[in-house]
Amino acid sequence: MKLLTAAQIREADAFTVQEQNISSLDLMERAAKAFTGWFENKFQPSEEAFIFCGPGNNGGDGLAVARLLHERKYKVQVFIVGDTAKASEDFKANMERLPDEVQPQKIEEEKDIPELPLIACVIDALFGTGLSRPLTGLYEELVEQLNSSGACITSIDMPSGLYTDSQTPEGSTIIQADNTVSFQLPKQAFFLPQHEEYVGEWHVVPIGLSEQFISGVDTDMFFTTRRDVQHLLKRRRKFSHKGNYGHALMLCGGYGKMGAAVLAARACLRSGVGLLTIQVPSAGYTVLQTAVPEAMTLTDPNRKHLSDLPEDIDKYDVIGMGPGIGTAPPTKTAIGQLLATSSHPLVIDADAINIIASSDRLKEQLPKNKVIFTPHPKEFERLVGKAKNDYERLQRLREFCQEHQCCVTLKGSHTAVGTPSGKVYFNTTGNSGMATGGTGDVLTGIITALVGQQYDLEEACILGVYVHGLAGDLALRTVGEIGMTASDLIDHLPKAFMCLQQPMS
Ligand SMILES: NC(=O)C1=CN([C@@H]2O[C@H](COP(=O)(O)OP(=O)(O)OC[C@H]3O[C@@H](n4cnc5c(N)ncnc54)[C@H](O)[C@@H]3O)[C@@H](O)[C@H]2O)[C@@H](O)CC1
Ligand SMILES: Nc1ncnc2c1ncn2[C@@H]1O[C@H](COP(=O)(O)OP(=O)(O)O)[C@@H](O)[C@H]1O
Ligand SMILES: [K+]
Repeated sequence: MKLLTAAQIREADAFTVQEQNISSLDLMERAAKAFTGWFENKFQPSEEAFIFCGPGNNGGDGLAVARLLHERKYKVQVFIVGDTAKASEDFKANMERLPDEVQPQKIEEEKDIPELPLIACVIDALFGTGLSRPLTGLYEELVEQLNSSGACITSIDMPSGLYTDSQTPEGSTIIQADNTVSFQLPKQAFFLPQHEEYVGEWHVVPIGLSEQFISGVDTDMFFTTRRDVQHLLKRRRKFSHKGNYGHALMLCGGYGKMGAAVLAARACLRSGVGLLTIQVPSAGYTVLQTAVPEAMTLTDPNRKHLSDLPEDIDKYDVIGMGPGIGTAPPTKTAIGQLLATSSHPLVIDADAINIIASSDRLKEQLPKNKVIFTPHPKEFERLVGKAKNDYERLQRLREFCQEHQCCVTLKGSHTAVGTPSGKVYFNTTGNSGMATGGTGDVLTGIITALVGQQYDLEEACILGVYVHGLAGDLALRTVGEIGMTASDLIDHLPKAFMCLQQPMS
């Protein structure tokens, strides 16, 4: 699904109003109803809602929500900040529509900011996607007071003060929402770790924006939903055999880190690969043969670390490498040799990334349109350098992918998949139970298996990252966040693939 910029959202509004022959006030009413529906599911009418409205359409939404909640027997108090004479037309129309019982109070100076009860329910309707500069003056003061009040804050569309699709200037005051309820589509800002404390949990409510506009609009930012990945899944043919699903080679493991090889290998096998050969340092032979009997095990001449490549390397369809391998000089040489000679698609993780990151020569040798990197943020930083903020990091992601014509899965809560054409796909599955050692090795195994099955690199990343997170979400139901391990993800991979095979209702 596409992520739109604030400017594109404005265009979508205008297009929708034309196409559906409705007024912008009708669209605001839809938005307010959609928000109110979400709110009713979350909060009881016994909770008094304190609604803070700015002078634009976000404030207009706040006023409409106040009316709708009042009709549904919620107690509401409305506060208006800003010059209402200059307010948007739809704001003014919603002021007119307020019932007598809901009379807004104006906040014109600091002393007008209300003292909130200890556990207050606040609706933030100060600014949405129209925010064009940092909050100052009374807005800033109000937001600071709301943030320190301990209130449970729900933001309409955007946390006020946060820019929708670009870096908010450093030091700006921004609402720290517990929940953000956004219209039609999530906003780019929601996917960046630096915004966690502002956005809180985000939710999307549909408001019937024009499908035609959204499908035609040009963007290079996407978020991945089940609908997007489900059609990617390849069917297994009745008369197929193991030779049809790829032979993967994995170069993983080191002394004390054979577990990484086991996890990657198991995940690879649980992701549909036809055959798996894994090469480990010789100390790992018994471990691998015992823990992963389905895989064929080759041993490196070195006992403790990777130092050599298999002889008949050409026969494999994909090579996955990195988990647990370390950065010993012979390992660096072997990786260099592989890059120089191999024509395989390569899935490069962990220390294999670190080895390449440390050498400009190796970076130059990267074959085009053959490589997937799966770094966590630290490994990514080693590869491309330090970024000042998450937007700069995303920019580096695109540039790196374009320069090297490769795919990168920049891992995190919303893993960002960068593609050779400079597109970015944010993942929407997964949970913080997955923040534990070895879950990245599992992802390497999954993506390696998918590339082995002839998914193209971009599809393998998008699908692999999605199914990895889905396995985590399924594991969450049985083991919870705290007790979750990487092995739990592997155990839930079959179910995750099965979920994707079921038609959506
Ligand atoms: N399709 C949608 O997403 C819909 C959006 N609607 C609402 O409309 C909002 C966007 O409304 P607007 O474009 O009117 O924008 P906002 O309500 O976000 O605010 C813009 C107004 O505030 C001013 N302003 C911007 N930054 C300021 C600052 N730092 N200090 C003081 N004033 C500032 C602007 O000059 C403008 O007058 C959305 O976020 C959403 O809540 C709905 O009403 C209808 C449908
Ligand atoms: N808070 C989180 N929410 C969702 N997914 C997460 C979270 N934390 C980590 N993950 C996922 O877990 C994996 C961790 O990978 P990585 O850091 O490489 O671990 P390791 O090297 O120990 O295997 C990544 O796929 C990442 O997206
Ligand atoms: K808001």
